[in-house]
Amino acid sequence: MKLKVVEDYQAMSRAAADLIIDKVRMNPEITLGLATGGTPKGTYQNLIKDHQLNGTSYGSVKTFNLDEYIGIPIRDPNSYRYYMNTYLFDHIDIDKSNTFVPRGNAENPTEECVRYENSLLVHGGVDLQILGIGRNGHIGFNEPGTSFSSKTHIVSLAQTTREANSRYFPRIEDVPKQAITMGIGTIMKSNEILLLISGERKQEAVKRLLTGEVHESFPASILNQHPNVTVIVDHAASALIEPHLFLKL
Ligand SMILES: N[C@@H]1[C@@H](O)[C@H](O)[C@@H](COP(=O)(O)O)O[C@@H]1O
Repeated sequence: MKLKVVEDYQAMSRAAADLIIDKVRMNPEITLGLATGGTPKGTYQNLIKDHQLNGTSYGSVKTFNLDEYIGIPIRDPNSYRYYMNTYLFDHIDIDKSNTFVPRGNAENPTEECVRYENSLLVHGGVDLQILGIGRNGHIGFNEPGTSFSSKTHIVSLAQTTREANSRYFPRIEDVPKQAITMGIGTIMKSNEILLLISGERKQEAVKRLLTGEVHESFPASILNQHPNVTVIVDHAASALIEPHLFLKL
């Protein structure tokens, strides 16, 4: 695991965007795995800025998103499809038919999971996966206890995750109870992973990720066994880590 510690959210977002832009320029047909949540918004803003100023093209890029709520219409501002269109796709030259998000409103969500996993395989898998992390170590919507070998599946969201995400909904009761997420096994198949972590709220998660054991009770811990992971973390999130521990990585 490569660890890059940066000053703050802005610096994390710039460093992440620079890495993604480099990869897209090197391989214009790259398949990106994308995440939602508050963490990658600044990164997406930087990608848009670079596209407008420097013309980096996404014309042949494909994207697969990690997850989507079940039961929320695509046009609902809380759907992850809406998020992706609003914060990235509508502002770059990507062909929307090359952007894939699990269909949370599919008539048969179980079949949708199989279809999504297959579609990812057919397209050759993810080259670079962007990840955020939940305070309980969830990646995508893989909550603690999820099998490390899981494929795309339906999850029941932990109450803590629903509470964390309730800031985007009028009331906590409006936060969906289920979602479709790529599995941990699916995520681990990506050639390369970029994990972004910012803010004081994530301090415990960073500590457990870097110093704890690899165990299904903390899903992100498996990333320690992936051969090509870069973690960009800001000072606020890394405050509980002793500097000498960084050297071990
Ligand atoms: N499904 C998403 C995850 O993909 C995201 O990484 C995480 C952290 O969110 P945030 O970046 O807002 O802290 O929570 C959500 O539940």
